[in-house]
Amino acid sequence: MVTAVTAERDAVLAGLAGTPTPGGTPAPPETPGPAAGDPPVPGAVEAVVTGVGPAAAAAGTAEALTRARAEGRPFHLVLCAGIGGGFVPHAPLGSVVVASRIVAADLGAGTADGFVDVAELGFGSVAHEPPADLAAEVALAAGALLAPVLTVSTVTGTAGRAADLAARHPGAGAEAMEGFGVAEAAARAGVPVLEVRAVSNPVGPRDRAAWRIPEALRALGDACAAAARPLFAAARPGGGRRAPRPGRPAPGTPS
Ligand SMILES: O=C(O)c1cccc(C(=O)CC[C@H]2O[C@@H](n3cnc4c(=O)[nH]cnc43)[C@H](O)[C@@H]2O)c1
Repeated sequence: MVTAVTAERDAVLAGLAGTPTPGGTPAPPETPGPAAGDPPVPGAVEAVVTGVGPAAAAAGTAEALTRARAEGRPFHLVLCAGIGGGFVPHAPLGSVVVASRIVAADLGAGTADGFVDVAELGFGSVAHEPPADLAAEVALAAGALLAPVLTVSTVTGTAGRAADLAARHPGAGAEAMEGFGVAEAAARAGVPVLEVRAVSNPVGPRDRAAWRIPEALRALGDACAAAARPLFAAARPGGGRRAPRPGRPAPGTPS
């Protein structure tokens, strides 16, 4: 699990452990945490705090993945999580967005005709695709919007740039600064990636005083508590191909 700062890490770990996010809502007992047979919490999770921005996020994620593999305990899922800016009106303050795509939104060149991304320039790709079924399952469990999350190196601070991003990425839910870096590292290691963002501020004119960070951190923790089960199942070896839980027959099993 990768975050930019320690406050985000603590919120996610509290949620995954099924404990109340500091100042937040205790998760109801039937929803959080792993089921019998799932790995323990939080020992099954390595939390990596990388610092802000895609480069730091890529370096920190790559280092953790490489070390884990060298030590014979490879990871099976990378979760990039934190707060982010929400695109109005899809993602209001305090809501949560699960990435359907993780898009490098300002990796490219400015031209007389506007921004051209590196894929259009012929240099690789500007998007990573989380496993669609898993992203949808996590979004459903968390009560989150499933939508593209943009990665930017510069926080949007004007209405003009917000409108430009929204026009170039219809349906975008959120922007943040680490997802694409984390996803690049995960892709090179062959490990699936998810991104979850809780909205602390609208994408638009800069008003740092209006950021609602504590509320977003609570929403992030609550979302991770609600989605802990599919997240832990996917993080097991063979992730996503889940064994039926005791007492719950596999689909299609005669009763
Ligand atoms: O000051 C604090 O207590 C605090 C606690 C948690 C996180 C922070 C951050 O400032 C983290 C920076 C982080 O936030 C993401 N972010 C949030 N809003 C936006 C946005 O509108 N556009 C881009 N990124 C955003 C980003 O991923 C940064 O890493 C402070």
